[in-house]
Amino acid sequence: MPAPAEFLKFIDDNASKFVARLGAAVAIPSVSGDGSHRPDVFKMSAWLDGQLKDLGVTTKLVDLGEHKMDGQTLPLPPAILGRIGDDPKKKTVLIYGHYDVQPASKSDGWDTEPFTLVVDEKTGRLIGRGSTDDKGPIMGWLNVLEAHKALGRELPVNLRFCFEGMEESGSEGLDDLIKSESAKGKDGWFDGVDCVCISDNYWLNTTTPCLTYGLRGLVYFKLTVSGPARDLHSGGFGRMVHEPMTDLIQVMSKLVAPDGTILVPGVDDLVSVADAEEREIYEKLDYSVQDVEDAVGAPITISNDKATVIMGRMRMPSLSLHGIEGAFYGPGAKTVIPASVSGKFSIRLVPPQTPELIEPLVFAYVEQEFAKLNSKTKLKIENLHGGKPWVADHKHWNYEAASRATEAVYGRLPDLTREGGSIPVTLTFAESLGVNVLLLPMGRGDDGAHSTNEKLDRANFIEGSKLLGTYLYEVGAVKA
Ligand SMILES: NCC(=O)N[C@@H](Cc1c[nH]cn1)C(=O)O
Ligand SMILES: [Zn+2]
Ligand SMILES: [Zn+2]
Repeated sequence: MPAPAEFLKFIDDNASKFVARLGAAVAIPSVSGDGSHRPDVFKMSAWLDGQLKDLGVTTKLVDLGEHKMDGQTLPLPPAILGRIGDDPKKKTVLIYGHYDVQPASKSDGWDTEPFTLVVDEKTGRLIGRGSTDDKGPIMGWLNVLEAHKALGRELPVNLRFCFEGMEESGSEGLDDLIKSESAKGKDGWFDGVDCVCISDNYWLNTTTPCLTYGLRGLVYFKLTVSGPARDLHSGGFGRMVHEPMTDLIQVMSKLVAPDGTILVPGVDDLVSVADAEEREIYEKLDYSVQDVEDAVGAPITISNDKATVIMGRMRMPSLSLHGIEGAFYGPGAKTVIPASVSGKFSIRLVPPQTPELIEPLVFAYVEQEFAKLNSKTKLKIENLHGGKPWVADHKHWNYEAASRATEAVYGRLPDLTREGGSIPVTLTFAESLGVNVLLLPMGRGDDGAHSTNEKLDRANFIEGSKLLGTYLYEVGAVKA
């Protein structure tokens, strides 16, 4: 069933107001991975809760307890559960999103202040941290609610919401909440949910809308090498003592080869090799090596073969080195031997890999490589967090509804993609609720989520809001 014309018109007519609301959301620096911003994550939860209530949604803030991060005990931001509509004749759709964001600072290389939404009138870009990941899509749902409230129109489905503030830091506490609510059956918040929709990923390229039926899993490690009791002068102690940074870099250099091959024995071996038929799926996608180069801003793809490059993101595991905590990195030439350094790396997982299968392989290999150094420094390895990969049935009516909605809004059928990123809660919803989960992205492949100058194109924000609403009408019309 097509969305009513007055709904689509309302979205167009109120575009500036919607952009301003996105600006208000971006202005709250709700960075979950930095303890000093934890009050901002709480501020964001209160702001979003207020918006939902104003739009007629009944909400409940669930306290998820505390957690330890970087030696601090911190309160976890609440999960916001919401509900609107209780018509037994209608389908019930559960919407998930996250209101926390990745860290950002001008000194990382942003051209503008990351927590001030900048509207670039020339390019139509809405630039700011969280614009595409994931505040823009959450605002998209608010836009749909606002249109229906203002027009005095009933929603075509019952809606349930689950918004969290820890997605970028391992979704602490959320799995337990979903499992306990599901176990309550009829009295649980998610009772009666027919399907789940998550808008928290991106088109492959900049022009072709897509539906996403797979996500990679993740397992994130922290590798600490410590030695002297304090930082040392390299003139005073260089070549007299074992140095933590030297040892850490030796071990980290053994994790992954420049061509992306994971060197931890057994990790790549768990994954099957794509046959000719499967390669063809990737060959046919509307995504080229040039698109990748455009998105990353340089000709640095691992291969010139399109299918190999795309499979690297969609159906292969990858190991990335992220950073070294405790290392000297400022300007100048400080001649220090850091006393303790922690290397951060993570592995993106694909079926049948799971964090439980990968952790022992990594621990054993890292310890073995460290032992080969014959160093008197000390090594500690920790698994910070993880999540399993997820693949859904893309022939389900939930996907068919989204496909029709995409055609109605964008005038073309969507590509079907698997995403390289991770949203661990996706699998928890699929398993605990036993329903189909759809990923319906709003932004483009060059949005720069997690990167500097993150943006969401105004056209994607506005057409994307229409898409979310139209999808609800298509679900509402499903007879199954
Ligand atoms: N938009 C989804 C996303 O960015 N997910 C993160 C999840 C994560 C896990 N640990 C840190 N972040 C991702 O990196 O894929
Ligand atoms: Zn996200
Ligand atoms: Zn993210």
